[in-house]
Amino acid sequence: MTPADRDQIVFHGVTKKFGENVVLDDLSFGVRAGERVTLIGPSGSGKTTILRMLMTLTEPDSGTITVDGNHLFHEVRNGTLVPAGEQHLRAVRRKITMVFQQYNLFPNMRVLRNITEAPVHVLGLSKDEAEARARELLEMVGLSDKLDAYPAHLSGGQQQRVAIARALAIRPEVLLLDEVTSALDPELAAEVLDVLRDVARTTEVTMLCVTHAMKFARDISDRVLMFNEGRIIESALPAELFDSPQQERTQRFLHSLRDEA
Ligand SMILES: Nc1ncnc2c1ncn2[C@@H]1O[C@H](COP(=O)(O)OP(=O)(O)OP(=O)(O)O)[C@@H](O)[C@H]1O
Repeated sequence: MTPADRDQIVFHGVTKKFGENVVLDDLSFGVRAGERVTLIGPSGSGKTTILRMLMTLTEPDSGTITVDGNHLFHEVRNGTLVPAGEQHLRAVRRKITMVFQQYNLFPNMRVLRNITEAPVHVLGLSKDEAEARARELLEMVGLSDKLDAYPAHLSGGQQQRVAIARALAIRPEVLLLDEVTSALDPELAAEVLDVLRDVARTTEVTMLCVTHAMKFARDISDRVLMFNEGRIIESALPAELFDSPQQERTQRFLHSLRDEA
């Protein structure tokens, strides 16, 4: 799983403990620009922690994480790692965005404004430019008729589609998706996954996706990484990993998902 020089995202020797709980264990891997990578594995195996580190929401205890060669964390005195300075991170923050399980829309803003906030404040677009972009994105996620609605008046699936439009509004190079359909019933989840299939088909954004939606993972992924206890125990093309997993732990995990379904 050694990262290559050309990789856009590189984790090198990353370890993270919460108390005695080793969440990431000397983890190294890389993701190429434009690659779609799905992270699977049992609950607590460290998948969300990886995405949170890319957003500098969680610090590693040791190791390095780079995006296009920029270090996300640096060491302070006693060896502790903290997020690199804001100035240094600004370029990275414009490239990476995350969609969470719980949508996290601004409840007091209408849909259109939810989407235009970041382009205006992060990218410095004019209000008109940001609105034009937001309307395009709302069309892409099938919600052109909801631009004046408040989030509370939308279904969970519609809110999640707004969250995806909002994430894409900054024209990210990297899109992180953290169990974005886990809170939705199957029909609404399917609508959200269809939107993400479109995103995968029509853009070149790098996607790191934590999901239990295996058919979706099979459709969009270039590679699937199976995590267990903070390590990658198997990395393969989706057809290989799902149809003939090599590790007994992967087989057991995939069986448990089929039993759930
Ligand atoms: N802030 C925190 N404080 C203490 N423990 C934490 C914290 N954040 C995460 N953990 C623990 O770290 C472990 C890994 O969590 P993580 O969310 O990365 O796993 P995951 O593979 O994404 O699992 P899930 O599928 O349940 O989301 C879990 O045992 C979790 O309880």
